[in-house]
Order: sequence, then C-alpha cells, then structure tokens
Amino acid sequence: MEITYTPGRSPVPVARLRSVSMVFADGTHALDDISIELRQSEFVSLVGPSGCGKSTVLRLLAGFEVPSTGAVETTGDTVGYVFQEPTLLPWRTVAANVTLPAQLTGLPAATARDRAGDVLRRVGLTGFERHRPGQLSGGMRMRVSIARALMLRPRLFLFDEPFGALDEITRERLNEELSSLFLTEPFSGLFVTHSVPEAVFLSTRVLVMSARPGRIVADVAVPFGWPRAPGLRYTPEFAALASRVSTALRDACEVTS
Ligand SMILES: Nc1ncnc2c1ncn2[C@@H]1O[C@H](COP(=O)(O)OP(=O)(O)OP(=O)(O)O)[C@@H](O)[C@H]1O
Repeated sequence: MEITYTPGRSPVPVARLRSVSMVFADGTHALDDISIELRQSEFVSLVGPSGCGKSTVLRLLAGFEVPSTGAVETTGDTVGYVFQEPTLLPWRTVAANVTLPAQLTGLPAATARDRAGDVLRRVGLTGFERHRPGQLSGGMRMRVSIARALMLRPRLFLFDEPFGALDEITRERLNEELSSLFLTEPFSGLFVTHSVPEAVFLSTRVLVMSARPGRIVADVAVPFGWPRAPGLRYTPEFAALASRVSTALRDACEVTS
C-alpha cells in the first residue's frame, strides 16, 4: 500500500471548536467550554460516557447545530457524515443508494456512475451494485453507508459510532478497512465510539470526554505507525495505551458521578 503522507503530522487545522458551550432549549447543558482542533491527515477518536455530548460535537462541526457560546470553525470543504444506522433507502439498489448524494448535488450521471464503481470497490462491494439493502449483512450495509459518504470526496469525515451495532469480528474487519481507506483518501476523521480498542486502533489521537456537561479531560497521542496490522491489537504497547485511555475514561466517569 502506498502512503502519500504521514498521518497525524500536518499542522494545518481543518476544523476547530473554540471554547464551545452548548445548552439546549430545554436547559440541558451538553458541552462546557470545550476546545478541539482537528488537523489535516489526523484521525481522532472521541470517547466518553453516554450522554456526555459526543454526537453534539459532531453535529456542531457538521453545521447541524449552533453553539450557545464559542465558535465552530471549518474550512467549508465537503463534510462526510456516517451515522450509527446505515440509513439506506430499502427500495433502492446499492448503486442507487450510493449515487444519491451525487444526484442531489447535480453531479453528471456518468461521473456519478464511475465514482460509485470506484467507492464500492474501495469498500469491497464490487458485484453487489444491484442488491437491495435487505439482501446485505449489517457490515455490508455499513460499507454502503461509508461508500455513499465517500461519493462527495469529503475532506472532513465525521463518524457517529458507525460500528457499534456490529459483531466483534465484523467490527474489527471494518476497522481495518477504514484504516486502509484513511491512508488512501485525503480526509481528516473524527470518530465517536464507546470502544477503547477501536479508538486506539484507528486513531492518531484519542480525546476523552468527561460526563455531561462534556469537557475534554485527556488527549492521548497514538504513536503506532501505518498501515496498522490486525496483530497490533495483541501487542503489549497497544494494551498499555488502551489501558491509559480506559483509566482516563474511568476517572472521568467517577469525578462527575
Ligand atoms: N436537541 C436536543 N435537545 C435537548 N437535549 C439534547 C438534544 N440533543 C442532545 N441532547 C442532550 O444532550 C446530551 C448530549 O447528547 P449527545 O447525543 O451529544 O451525547 P453522546 O455522548 O453522543 O451520547 P451517547 O454516547 O449515549 O450516544 C444528552 O443529555 C442528550 O439528551
């Protein structure tokens, strides 16, 4: 595999939250003075207790929400968003689901077809173009969802716990595929997960959030090289780093509970 850059080493910011607090209309205080910077070619995971505001961070970066105080800054480039549910249209084929964003943005049909073939190949779904979502496994449906997001060539890719509902083996395989994709596509990723091993395996950096209202309580660099072999998970270095993240997470839960 050809790596065209050094993951995590660029100083160029692609997205920032600056001292952001978020209080919803019903008074729920979701985020408290949170600052996050995501740089080019970084893949950052966000872990934290349930309800601490992880999805809110993604929604702010996507522009779906406006902060109560503070600033959200992005480059304005295309954003890809992958949700926990694949959210596919059941009556459309795989190819027709994947080309939907291209249709909605007015990409010429021939370009969309070519690009769909390319992104489906990248997620290992060549040959399934004519299948409907109901004929696919959960992991395959999630691959379609990722392929659909790739269609618009996002520079900023936001993942809201996309593999949480999958079995362990499928999840690990998709982690490996996503990490390969990260090396060949020019996006910066912010990945929400409840799984510490998943966060460490995928990331150049892991951010740990406190319980609500969410704050960043730890910023752990992941120094492992790329590409990442599946066996990395069984090394003492991996276990030590996962343990650091888990400890920070446990401390974060205990401080506020
Ligand atoms: N539109 C909204 N109005 C009111 N409260 C909201 C709204 N959206 C989210 N919240 C609340 O804000 C808090 C943070 O929600 P968020 O979904 O960001 O947490 P999360 O860390 O992603 O949770 P989980 O890990 O369980 O998915 C929660 O208490 C949630 O109930």
